[in-house]
Amino acid sequence: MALPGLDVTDSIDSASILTRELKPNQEFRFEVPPNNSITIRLTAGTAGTAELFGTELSKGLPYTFTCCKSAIYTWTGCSLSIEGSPSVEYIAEETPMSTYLNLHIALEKLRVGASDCPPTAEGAQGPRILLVGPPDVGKTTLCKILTGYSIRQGRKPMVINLDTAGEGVLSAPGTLSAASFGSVMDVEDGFGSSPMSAPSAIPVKLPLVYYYGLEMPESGVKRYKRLISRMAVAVNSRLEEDIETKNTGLIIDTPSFDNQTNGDLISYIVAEFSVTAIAVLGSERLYNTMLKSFSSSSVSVIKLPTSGGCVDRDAPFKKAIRDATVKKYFFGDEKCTLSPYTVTIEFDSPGFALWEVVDANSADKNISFLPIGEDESSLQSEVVRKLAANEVDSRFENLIVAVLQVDAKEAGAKEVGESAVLGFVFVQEVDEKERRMKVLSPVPGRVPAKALLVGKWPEGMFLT
Ligand SMILES: Nc1ncnc2c1ncn2[C@@H]1O[C@H](COP(=O)(O)OP(=O)(O)OP(=O)(O)O)[C@@H](O)[C@H]1O
Repeated sequence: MALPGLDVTDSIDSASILTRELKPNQEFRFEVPPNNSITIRLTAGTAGTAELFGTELSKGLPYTFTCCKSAIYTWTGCSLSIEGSPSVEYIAEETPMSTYLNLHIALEKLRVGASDCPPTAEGAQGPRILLVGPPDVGKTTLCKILTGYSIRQGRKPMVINLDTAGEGVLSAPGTLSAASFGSVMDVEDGFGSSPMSAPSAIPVKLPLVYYYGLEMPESGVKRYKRLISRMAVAVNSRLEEDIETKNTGLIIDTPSFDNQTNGDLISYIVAEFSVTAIAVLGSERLYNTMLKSFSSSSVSVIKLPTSGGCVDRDAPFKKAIRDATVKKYFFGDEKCTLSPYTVTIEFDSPGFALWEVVDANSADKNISFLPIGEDESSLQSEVVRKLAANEVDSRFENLIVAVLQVDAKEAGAKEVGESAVLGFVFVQEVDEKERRMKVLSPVPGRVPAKALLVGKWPEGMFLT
């Protein structure tokens, strides 16, 4: 019996509810377009359990999904009720979940070994796994599964996202980020898009974020590598203070690497993060290349199957996900609505410095800019350049701008190019005549006098 008015099941039109009975080891796969949403419940009385990419569903709780291609897996068999109309839905019998679980168990054994070691001054180091493969083979999904399983075992993995093209981990698209996950993930949101400063059912995780501002690592290899090195140093020093995370180890998601030209970048990541294992998904060729490259080192290379549920997401769908992530950073979602502030930034104020990311592959490289390093080779490729006030025009409207940790006044190109991010603002309007711009800011008050960095990725978007 429910209190009058509080029985949520009253409001559900039972005609639009589908019920799906899953047998053990089956998976309910579904797709929901951006303009639609569905609600899924693990039926309250069902005996079994279910999980979404490694994170367990609570019985009877409604989970709402929009703009996603996803799956709910059960080891035990269960009953699901689905409210709304997914554009695609079916039950799959063949999944690679047992292999993924075995990988988790193997990692866990290394961790158990690690934490069983007599405590040392440094603490014992857990495994550091790098996930690589072509586009849309399930790298991010496996990263979520391994993270979810280790959290469920009471571990605290450090998740590192090096894929700047995707929707970002606890951050905006176009960023590299690292965060330690010591508490449960959000079923609907996965890793989540932002550490929101508002009440949240899930404990807030504070990531370390660098804004790269380009889609592909190839567009700015030199700066991409520098950011990786900066992040590796920051992560290692964080691990020294957080023995639990150090014992659990790293789970590293990468951009899509499917050919030989990325070999150098993979080796660089492996060296910087002291990776101990590489898992290759969906490419026999890349697997063999990795085997050869790391045959003489102590890095283990393993091949993993791709889930049949992995779907190619077309460009408009991926753009819709990126836009939704940025929108959520400023406006929150149904569970937690945020009200961003409109703030004016004067170009002539002493605390204003807007820098732009230069795409090494575009015509930008012909313009004069400030190199990050002193060496001549920096002049030939990707860096960041400081914009004069008269260069700030309407092309920056509808873009996100990173507010960096370095001060506007003191920072040179090197500091700006390698600085971590404090937060983001969104440019609503540039008034060239009045020499000012209006931005959306997640926090009230003036935008701090920090260097601002605008990139080319994510592309412009309309937030309302
Ligand atoms: N078992 C599954 N059932 C249904 N959808 C799935 C399944 N596994 C993955 N997906 C979906 O397939 C898409 C691609 O997966 P994912 O993002 O993990 O691939 P990726 O290799 O990381 O992609 P990218 O190349 O963008 O980095 C995602 O929308 C994901 O939610």
